[in-house]
Amino acid sequence: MVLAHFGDELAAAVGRCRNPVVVGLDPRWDKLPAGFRQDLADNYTVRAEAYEKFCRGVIDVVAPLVPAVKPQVAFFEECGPSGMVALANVMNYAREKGQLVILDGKRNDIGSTAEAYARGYLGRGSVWGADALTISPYLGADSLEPFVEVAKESGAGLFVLVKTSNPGGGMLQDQQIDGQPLYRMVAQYVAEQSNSTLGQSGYSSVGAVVGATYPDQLAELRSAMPNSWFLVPGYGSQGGTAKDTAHAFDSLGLGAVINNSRGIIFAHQRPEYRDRFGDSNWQDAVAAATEDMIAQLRAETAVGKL
Ligand SMILES: O=C(O)c1cc(=O)[nH]c(=O)n1[C@@H]1O[C@H](COP(=O)(O)O)[C@@H](O)[C@H]1O
Repeated sequence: MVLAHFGDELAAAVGRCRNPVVVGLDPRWDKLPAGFRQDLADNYTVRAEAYEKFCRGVIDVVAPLVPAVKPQVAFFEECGPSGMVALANVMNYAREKGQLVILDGKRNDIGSTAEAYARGYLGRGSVWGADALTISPYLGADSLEPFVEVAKESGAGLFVLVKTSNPGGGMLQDQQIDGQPLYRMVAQYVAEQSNSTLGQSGYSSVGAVVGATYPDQLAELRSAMPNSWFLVPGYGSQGGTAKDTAHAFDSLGLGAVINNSRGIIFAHQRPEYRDRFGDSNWQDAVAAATEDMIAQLRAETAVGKL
């Protein structure tokens, strides 16, 4: 399948699933259910194989429930070459199961190098085949343009880091320049690019990352980028709640997808699920945590209107 337009595909997938949950695939060795871990923690080929098996198991559970998964490249990259093979296999598996794949690589570089990243990652016709990719704006417009061009050609999507969820992000992002914070300048760039990639859903293929840990900025940025999809991380483990995400959505419950990584994939270790499921029923814990997150978003936000 070739993506026609990421913004429209995401709108269709969110509408079909009636929820905007993105399950983050962030495998960590020390958190895997006991059955996946052997004595060979220092063997990165063994780790990579375990990560692939575990992520396939997560996808089996969440594919019927949610529109997208977001593999975090770092955890696979940490395992070296076999980790990258595992990542490719996980991405293929998710697509086979009908999921949109948002690859979290936070890439960028000077324009000519950025183009290589863009051609490598973006679109189902590319070698990695990501439906969308997270990118950093801090090398400036000439570094972002190749991504936008390849996204247009391939039908893929982008999520530009605008206001990140981490506590230290403000050091740069909140700096005042000409009377406005730097993140507003990035938002303005995203809004402009959105206008040139608008789909029939009213949403574009150039989106923004805005953390659930900054609800006031979510509201402010929703108005600043009315046609851009938001990828909202920071839910759960980083303290963001369903209520905190409410302003990320439009009145119909579209416009934002909410990521949860550890809180879902390692739900078997969370106090509220540990006793009910434990390590051996970890997939049931993944299902319960996903369903609970969907219910919370439907109760506290416009997602209930989907
Ligand atoms: O681009 C991201 O996804 C991202 C941006 C951001 O501002 N904050 C953030 O946490 N993330 C990613 O989202 C995921 C959050 O993981 P959890 O805190 O376990 O849900 C990690 O993969 C982070 O790398």
